[in-house]
Amino acid sequence: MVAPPDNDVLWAHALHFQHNGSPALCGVSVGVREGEILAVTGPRGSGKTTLLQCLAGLLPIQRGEVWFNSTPVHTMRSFSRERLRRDRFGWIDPVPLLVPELNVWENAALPLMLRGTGRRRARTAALEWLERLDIGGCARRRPDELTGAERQRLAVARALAACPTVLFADEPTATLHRSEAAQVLRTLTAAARSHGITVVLATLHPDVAALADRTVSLLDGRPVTTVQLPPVPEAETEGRPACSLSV
Ligand SMILES: Nc1ncnc2c1ncn2[C@@H]1O[C@H](COP(=O)(O)OP(=O)(O)OP(=O)(O)O)[C@@H](O)[C@H]1O
Repeated sequence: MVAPPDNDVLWAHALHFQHNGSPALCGVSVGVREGEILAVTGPRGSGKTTLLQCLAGLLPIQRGEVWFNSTPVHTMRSFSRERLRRDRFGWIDPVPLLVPELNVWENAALPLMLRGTGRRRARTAALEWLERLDIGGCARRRPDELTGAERQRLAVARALAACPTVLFADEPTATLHRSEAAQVLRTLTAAARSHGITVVLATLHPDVAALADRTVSLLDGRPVTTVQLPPVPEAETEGRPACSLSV
């Protein structure tokens, strides 16, 4: 067993994961520093979601290690992983899973109430975040009365209202129009920075990854280092295609 570095809030070493025998992660090691926004990029099927699910304790670790601060997640039983997720982690899906029987503020307050926060305090926190996400006016509606964009804003408000230590966002704006996506991402990253929330953000898009402090790229379940070659003087580039080198 290798000791995790002190300054990483989340640390994975030599992670391997197979879905029904089909490899999704093949020896991924990654560290996430406290308060950092880390983007995980890569084409479809490269293992982004599987990596986030392993780091968040949603999937049991098959091989390798995941540490949250000094706690080994890879040796935890499912009950302990559930408690860790409830108390310390937040999760945003590409298409939000909402409780249809609860109204908007109740959905946003749910993670806090599951942790034992009183209804009144949870409601105050939920309403505050719904306002910041510009959907305060929808607080008493049911999720099926919202547009897709409003539902995604609600999912972001719900994740932030619980003030998680680490927020996992799996393509959180995949279903939104470009301008809508940009606004939601700005709110998400600004809120994370102002509250010291560590974010692990999976995305296909380089412009989304550009909002992060650092990027890890995956290809076929393996980390890829992209080395940008230094610019070549214009006179020397005629007839030569621009290139980067992946190793
Ligand atoms: N539940 C599952 N059962 C079987 N195979 C799966 C399952 N989930 C993912 N996979 C496979 O594991 C590999 C990695 O998938 P994963 O969803 O982690 O990649 P991704 O980069 O997040 O892709 P996308 O951008 O499409 O969400 C892919 O080959 C995928 O088909």
